[in-house]
Amino acid sequence: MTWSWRVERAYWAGEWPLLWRRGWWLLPFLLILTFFSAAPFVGHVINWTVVAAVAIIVLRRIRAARHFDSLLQRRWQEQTARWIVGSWPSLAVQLGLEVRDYSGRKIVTGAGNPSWDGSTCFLQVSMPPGLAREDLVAAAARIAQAFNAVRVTVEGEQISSLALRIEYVDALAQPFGFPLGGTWDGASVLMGISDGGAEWRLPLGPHTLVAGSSGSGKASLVWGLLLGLVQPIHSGLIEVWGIDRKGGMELAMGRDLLTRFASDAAHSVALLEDAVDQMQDRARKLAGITRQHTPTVDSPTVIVLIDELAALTAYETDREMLRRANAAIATLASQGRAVGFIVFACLQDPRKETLPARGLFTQTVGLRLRDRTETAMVLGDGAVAAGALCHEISASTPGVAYVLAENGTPPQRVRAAYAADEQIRDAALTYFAPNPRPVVLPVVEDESKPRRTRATRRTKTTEPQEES
Ligand SMILES: Nc1ncnc2c1ncn2[C@@H]1O[C@H](COP(=O)(O)OP(=O)(O)OP(=O)(O)O)[C@@H](O)[C@H]1O
Repeated sequence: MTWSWRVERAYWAGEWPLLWRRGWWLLPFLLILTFFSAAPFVGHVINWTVVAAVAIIVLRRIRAARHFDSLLQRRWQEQTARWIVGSWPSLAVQLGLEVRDYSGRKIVTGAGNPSWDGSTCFLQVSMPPGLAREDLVAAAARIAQAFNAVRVTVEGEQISSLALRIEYVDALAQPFGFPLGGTWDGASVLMGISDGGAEWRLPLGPHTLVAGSSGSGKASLVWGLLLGLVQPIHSGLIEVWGIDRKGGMELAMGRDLLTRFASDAAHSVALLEDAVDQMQDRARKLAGITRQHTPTVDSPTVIVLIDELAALTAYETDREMLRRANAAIATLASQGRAVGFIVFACLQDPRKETLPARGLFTQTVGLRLRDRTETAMVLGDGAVAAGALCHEISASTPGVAYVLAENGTPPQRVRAAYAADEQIRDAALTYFAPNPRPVVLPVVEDESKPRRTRATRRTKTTEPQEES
């Protein structure tokens, strides 16, 4: 930290009360000595005491200069903790975090000693019987305002072990990127950082639904997934089949990372139905051998990546196409996981009408959404009650989201890394998919000929129309 008067003032503002607490007894001591100043040596004792006190003050200031940052932070933590603990009882009463016992006596929610992790304070709270975790969650925003914090969340599930997490600095406020080609652990993808500043890894396996309003950062989730998987994509252990119903605009930049690609409705549905066929084919082959597919180059994990899912499942004007898309997505999402077919889909409008198979997506990422109702549609009422407030995410922090894992753990607040265009182009150039294949449209059925089954229609192709 560079020196400034502001820093100096902050130092002395913390130093004087500390010196006073430790050295107040010196004043009466010196005062008493002055009564005996006529006695031999007493004058010397007074002088040397004053000199020693000044020397201590100066030496402490010199020593503090070596670790000014941590010293000032520690002082700030101590002052803030005292303030939090001191103002908690009246705040708890004002927020109604109290109950009355049978004799009419008030029992107020108590607070323990705060502990710190950087600029985040953890305050243990003990709630009296009759109050619930939800009461604390409901009061979190007002507690944050009362304590001048950027956010307050409730940690812990059991009423007996709840703590308030009071954040004074938002670890997710600043955008960041990741270097390309990080290590792939075979089970999850490094997507960004979580609230506490730790890595956020998205498990690969559950079908994932990403929902967010326009401009909320869905693209950073799409590219986070692709860039996090560049190694297995390039080695052929993972294939990504991309559908971009925004006319191919989004995925075009990293197209070479995709094994298959479709942008119009007909090719998108053909790609989905092909995925269903291959999934069922693989399921037949694995039946009786294993219950969980292990990816190999000959039998890779297939990720069906869909940007703007609603264009396929709701906005498509061809009703037959709509029906086929919904059927294929529901089949993939209900049967694909064990045989290595995973759906990762993004959409803006999370209503049930836009995605009938919403319940089959077991891992959900809620970016900024329009209102509480939308948040509840994406993450569920329980997650909203637990503090996942997608509708309160600021428009100035695209990529910030709440993730609901399939194992039922409380929603996690995260921010996705930002992938620059240059990085996406580099990735596509260096880590291209080794075995790209076009999407071939099934031949249009001639009504004059006898009808064939759907399976035959898909496999028999004459003069195929490709989208490669
Ligand atoms: N993780 C991120 N960190 C920082 N900035 C981001 C992040 N993600 C997106 N942005 C910024 O926000 C803008 C909008 O993001 P993005 O295009 O991903 O939104 P979107 O949800 O895909 O919107 P739409 O649905 O309208 O395409 C981007 O231009 C980018 O500058």
